[in-house]
Amino acid sequence: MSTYDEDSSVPDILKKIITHKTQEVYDQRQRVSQEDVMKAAISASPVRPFVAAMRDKLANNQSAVIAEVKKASPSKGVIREHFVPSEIAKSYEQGGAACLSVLTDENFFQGKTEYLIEARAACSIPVIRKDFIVDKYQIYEARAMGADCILLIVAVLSAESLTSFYDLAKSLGMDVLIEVHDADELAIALPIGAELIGINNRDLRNFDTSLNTTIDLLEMIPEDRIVVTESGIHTKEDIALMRKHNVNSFLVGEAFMRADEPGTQLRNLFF
Ligand SMILES: O=C(O)c1ccccc1NCC(=O)[C@H](O)[C@H](O)COP(=O)(O)O
Repeated sequence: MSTYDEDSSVPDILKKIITHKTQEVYDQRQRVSQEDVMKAAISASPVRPFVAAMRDKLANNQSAVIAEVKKASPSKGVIREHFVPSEIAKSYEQGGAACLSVLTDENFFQGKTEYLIEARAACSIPVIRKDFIVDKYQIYEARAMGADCILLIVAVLSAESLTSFYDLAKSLGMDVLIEVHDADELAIALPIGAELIGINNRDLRNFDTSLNTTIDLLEMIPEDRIVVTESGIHTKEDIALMRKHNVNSFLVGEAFMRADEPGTQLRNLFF
């Protein structure tokens, strides 16, 4: 058993996901060498600037919404039966999304690499690869599939890995959303220097969401960072509460995915 398995501060669902992901990456490395993935990353389509798209919205006094393309999740099971990533991406862009988030994890979220490729091809806004990154290989893979940004989760990475993964993503031209759940994780995330700090409102021990998670951490975050509140945003009241605390960047999945027309729901809630 590794130190990580014994670490009781890491929720069981994350341990399960990371154990599975580590094996997946090992298997994938046998199929496609890192050298070939690096070559594909270097010849991928040009990066769409993710942070700049967020800043543009904020500069116009609008919410910067990262709209999630997500079929299912561990907490909610299947969220959307009629799941056509290209249609969803177009709808989100028309609804005013700054950026997209596309789940590529297959085992726990029913995502796919192809979903990111299809969604990105159907719109002109930047896309984050939403997955559980445990290995540099996945960062090259992200760029190779067209991702403009990656997610790094502090709860599952050492400070050393976070820094080197962040540097690698930036060297490939991508932006990075660093995700935290509490003050200890935030203290690790801030020195890395990422412009985007995601605060996940979902407690992964019981899947409850509380927007106080975001509110409680705000005073620790310098003003030059963009705080993205993630998970559990469902109503205009939720959005108003965040805005009252000067948080105007959001990552939203379920509230859009359950609507017939996700982009219309985005526009109705945010604009
Ligand atoms: O959502 C889950 O069940 C989950 C479980 C384990 C790790 C991560 C998980 N969620 C990922 C996310 O960050 C959400 O998809 C994202 O913040 C959007 O949340 P929501 O608007 O509540 O769908």
